[in-house]
Amino acid sequence: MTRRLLIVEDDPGLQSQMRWCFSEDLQVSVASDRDSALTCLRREEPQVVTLDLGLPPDPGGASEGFRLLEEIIQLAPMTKVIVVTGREEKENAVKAIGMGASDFYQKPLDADILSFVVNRAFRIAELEQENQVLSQQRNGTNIKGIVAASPQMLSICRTLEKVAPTDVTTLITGETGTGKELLARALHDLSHRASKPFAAINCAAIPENLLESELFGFEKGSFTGATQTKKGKIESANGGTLFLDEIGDMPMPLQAKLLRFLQERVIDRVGSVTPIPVDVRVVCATHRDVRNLITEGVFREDLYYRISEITLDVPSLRERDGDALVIARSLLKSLGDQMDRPNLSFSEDAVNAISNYAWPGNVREMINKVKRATIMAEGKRVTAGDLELSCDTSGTPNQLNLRQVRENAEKQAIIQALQTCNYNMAQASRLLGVTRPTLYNLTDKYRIETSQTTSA
Ligand SMILES: Nc1ncnc2c1ncn2[C@@H]1O[C@H](COP(=O)(O)OP(=O)(O)OP(=O)(O)O)[C@@H](O)[C@H]1O
Repeated sequence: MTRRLLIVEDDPGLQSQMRWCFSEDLQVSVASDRDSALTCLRREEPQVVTLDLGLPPDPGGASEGFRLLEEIIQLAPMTKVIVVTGREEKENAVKAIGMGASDFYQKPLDADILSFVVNRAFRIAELEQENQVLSQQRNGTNIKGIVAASPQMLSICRTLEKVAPTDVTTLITGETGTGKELLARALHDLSHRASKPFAAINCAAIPENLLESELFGFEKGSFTGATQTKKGKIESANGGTLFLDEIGDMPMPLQAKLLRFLQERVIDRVGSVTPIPVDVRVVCATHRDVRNLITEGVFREDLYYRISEITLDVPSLRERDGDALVIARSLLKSLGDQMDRPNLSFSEDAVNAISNYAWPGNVREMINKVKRATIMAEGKRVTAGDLELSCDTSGTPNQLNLRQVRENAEKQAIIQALQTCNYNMAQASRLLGVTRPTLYNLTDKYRIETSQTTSA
């Protein structure tokens, strides 16, 4: 990476001395007032700035320098600012450090010391950048398969680690696709039952008349078609964990039978009156509000208390601070490896779009979108368009330069116009007030899809 230094100094003699000190190793730009310094900052994006506080129109004071320091820190917070002060201005140096300057240097100029201070600032800037990249990739939990960095999800993971070794019946609630089944498996994997079976059944997916025999098994001849005795899910989970997904959809008559099992820990196969003892840990999940179901009279209150000895309420992806991006990056890596498209990364508009989107289908929806983007991306950068997300940047604070603002706004307007016109290029170009060839050029430039594709 090119090391870029901006020298903000109004004295031409000092300017050339400093330029001479650094121009061999660094890409140096020089500004002699606040305005030109901000222009250079936006244009060059230097990692390090040396800032003489005494700038015109207040060369004898420090007001203009402080103003500029504040603006640099607001616009480019990762930039390391070294404040240059006169010998008698210790107070200003201290104030500048308090405002966020990374270091200070006192005149008169000593080339060796100044080089030392500037090189150190570059090193810190580089370390911080590496650290930022690493922390974006970091997974905050060691639970297999679960990617999480948000305090909300990390707290669920900590509870899960405490609950797993116990045998308490656990209810996991949360919107569809939030990872309820994944957490149920983690409860099993982290328990003393890990080497025994994990049997899962989706109570909503099986017709009511078959669910009983699926769960409890049946004896040969107990109904037409029962040509041989068969164990149910509960029995097949013996010694391990039984996962009852969508428990909120379990029909009332079966709820009574399940309650009896939870109380007595024995089952009767369909067509049999001989109770069979079964040792299983029960984990249930639902996306429904069970309390509402109880009020509506379709879920037994006594069963609810049995299954919810501990409840894990899994937050939706939009309620987790920062998880969307961490999970998306992890998915991009694993899906990219699987599909032989390694080293893909998200473009800036994709990062914004991922963070701003509400993810109604949670992680499952994200898997679909990232899978699609992995296939569609041209080159190594995955854009918001590849993910079929619009890049709304209206809330993005402190845009660095006009290029960034203009490109983001342009992309967003084009995606919106295309969606509004159902991907009819002639209509979209009229809506945007440009010719069709111009629209094609722009969609090429920003790699925006020009036809509607369904998610993979
Ligand atoms: N935190 C996470 N990290 C990585 N993958 C996740 C995470 N949460 C969910 N997933 C993945 O998302 C998909 C959906 O998760 P899962 O089936 O556990 O959701 P669910 O809440 O049980 O959904 P439903 O209510 O629709 O059954 C799975 O492929 C799962 O592996």
